[in-house]
Amino acid sequence: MSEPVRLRSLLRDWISVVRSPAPAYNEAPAPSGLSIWDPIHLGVDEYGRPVRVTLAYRNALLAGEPGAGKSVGLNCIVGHAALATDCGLWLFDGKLVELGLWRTCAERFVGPDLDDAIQALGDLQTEMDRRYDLLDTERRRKITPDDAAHGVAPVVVVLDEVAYYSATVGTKSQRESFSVAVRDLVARGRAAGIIVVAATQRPSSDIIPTSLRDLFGYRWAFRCTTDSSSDIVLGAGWATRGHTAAAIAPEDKGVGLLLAEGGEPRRIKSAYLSDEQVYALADHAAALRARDAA
Ligand SMILES: Nc1ncnc2c1ncn2[C@@H]1O[C@H](COP(=O)(O)OP(=O)(O)OP(=O)(O)O)[C@@H](O)[C@H]1O
Repeated sequence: MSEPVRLRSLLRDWISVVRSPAPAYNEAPAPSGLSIWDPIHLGVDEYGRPVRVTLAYRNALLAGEPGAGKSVGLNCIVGHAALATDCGLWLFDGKLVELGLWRTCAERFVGPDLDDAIQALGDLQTEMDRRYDLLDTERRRKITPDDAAHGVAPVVVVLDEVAYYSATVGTKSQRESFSVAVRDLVARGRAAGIIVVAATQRPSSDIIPTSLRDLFGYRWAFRCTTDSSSDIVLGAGWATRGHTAAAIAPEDKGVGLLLAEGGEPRRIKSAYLSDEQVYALADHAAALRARDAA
């Protein structure tokens, strides 16, 4: 298209937008503006460039020593997922106070009760199997944004302090049931639209065994105490290649190494949301979700 014609057509489009009456709030709800299929803003890299990742068909692991900035990083993901009304949000928080701020946006919120957590994971497994049956019947491999029209939307499952459920409370057999269910969801959930985001302040091999860690497409290592705990999060060998979260200074809160499938770890600083901002976003997201559900 030649330049004057392109400009004329842009102007025409613009005028038609300006002239069209503004939709009344209750008649034509505007979309929230965010979608779980869109990239999620996590923060900035060392050059100040924005770092964004697409969570659909992926899982994410966040780990680092206490106070390193995991919860702040997690809030970036949960905030996007909450505002994206085209996904379900299931939150697991043994401490209640981390993800509790987002409770009003959650389709399901699980607190410290391990039996509740196991039950909720079981329900997710049932939903996952139902979706695979559906895909099998329709000879398809994975769910897509079009499935929303049939009520099949991605579900973002956030587990904050996964070690609380898998290694701290309950009996050995309960903890085992929890871990087996998490592994199953992380291993099989992606194509069915079940996205697992797990966080832990215990980057050790009993909490993040290699076979589980390798199933996470995104690994975000906040400051760790040793090279080996950094490698447990990112993968063996990264520390010797110069990528270790043990090199992050203790005062560099919110800084972590992000490994995205197939790449090299990048040093990034997460975006920061204060508690007041989280509450404001959570209220807004809850209102959008309630409006969409009505
Ligand atoms: N991106 C950031 N920018 C500025 N400050 C940050 C950032 N991330 C974290 N902090 C600071 O570090 C503190 C600890 O962060 P956060 O609560 O996320 O740590 P954590 O790793 O989740 O700790 P814990 O494992 O004990 O829950 C925050 O209260 C905040 O003051």
